[in-house]
Amino acid sequence: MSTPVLQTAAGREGWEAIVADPAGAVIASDFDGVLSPLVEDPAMSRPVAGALDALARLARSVGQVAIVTGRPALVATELSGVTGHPGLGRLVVLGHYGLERWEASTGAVTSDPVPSGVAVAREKLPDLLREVGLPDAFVEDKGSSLAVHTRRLPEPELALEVLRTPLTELAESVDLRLEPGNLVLEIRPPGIDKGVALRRLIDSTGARSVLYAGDDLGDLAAFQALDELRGDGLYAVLVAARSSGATALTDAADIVVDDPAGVVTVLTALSDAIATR
Ligand SMILES: O=P(O)(O)OC[C@H]1O[C@H](O[C@H]2O[C@H](CO)[C@@H](O)[C@H](O)[C@H]2O)[C@H](O)[C@@H](O)[C@@H]1O
Repeated sequence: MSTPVLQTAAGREGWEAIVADPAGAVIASDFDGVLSPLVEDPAMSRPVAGALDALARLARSVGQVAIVTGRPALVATELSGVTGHPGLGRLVVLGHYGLERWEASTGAVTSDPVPSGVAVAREKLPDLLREVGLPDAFVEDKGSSLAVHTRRLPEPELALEVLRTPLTELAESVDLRLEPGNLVLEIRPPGIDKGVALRRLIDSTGARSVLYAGDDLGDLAAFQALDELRGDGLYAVLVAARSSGATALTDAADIVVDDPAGVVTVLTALSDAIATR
C-alpha cells in the first residue's frame, strides 16, 4: 500500500520517525467517527471492517497502541470488541477524555475522581430540557458525564443551538464544563481532555513519536498538545477524518481522510512501511 498524502513537512518527518523507530512510537485513535462510522444510536457504534486488525498489526512493532475516547472506557471496549482481539493484548483505552484508563493486559479500569457536580447536573437536566422545549433530546448518561444528543430530533442543528447556552450555564453552575461535539453537547468534568490524556501517555511510555487520528472538536486538544510537543522534539503525525465535518481539525491535520475506512488505509500503510523498512 502506498504512503498516504502527507500535507506538511512536520507530518512527513513524523511518519519517517515512526517508520525508523517504531518501538518509540505511540499510535492512538479516537473511536466514534474514526474507527467506527457515525450512526444515529450511540449504542450501535461498531468499528469499521479491518480497523482492529490494522491496530493489532501495528501493535506488534510499535511501543503502544491506544484508543482515546469521550466514551466511558468499558463502553468503548465493549462496542469496539477489543477485549481478547488477537494482537491487542497491550492495548490501552483512555475513556472519558482521559479520566479513565483501561488496560487490556489486566482488564482493569482506573479513574480520576468524579466531581459531585455531575450528580447535581443529572438531577437538573430533565427540567432544563422541558423548559427549552426539547424534552425528547436523548441523554446518554455516561456516569462521569452527561451527553445530550440532538441527532434524532427533527431539527438537530437548531436544537443544538437552543441547548448550547442553557447547558453551558448548567455545567458552569456546578463547576463542570461543556464539551461540544458532532450533534452532541456534553457536560463533563474539567481539567482533563484528550491533550492531557495524550501527554500522560507519552510521559508514561517515553514515546519519541506519536500518530493520532481524530475527527471531532474533542480531538483538537490532542492535536494542539502534539503540535506543542513538536517544539520539544516529539515527532507527530496528525490524522483527521472528515466524519464530523470539524474543519478546525482537518485544517490542522497532516493527513486528511474521508472516513474510518480511510483511517484503516493510513494505519495499514504505516504497518507496511514499518515492515519493509
Ligand atoms: O471521542 P469519541 O470516541 O469520538 O466520542 C465522542 C462522542 O461520540 C459519541 O457520539 C458521536 O457518535 C454517535 C454514534 O456514532 C453519534 O450518534 C453522535 O451524534 C456523535 O456525537 C458518543 O455517543 C458520545 O458519548 C461521545 O462523547
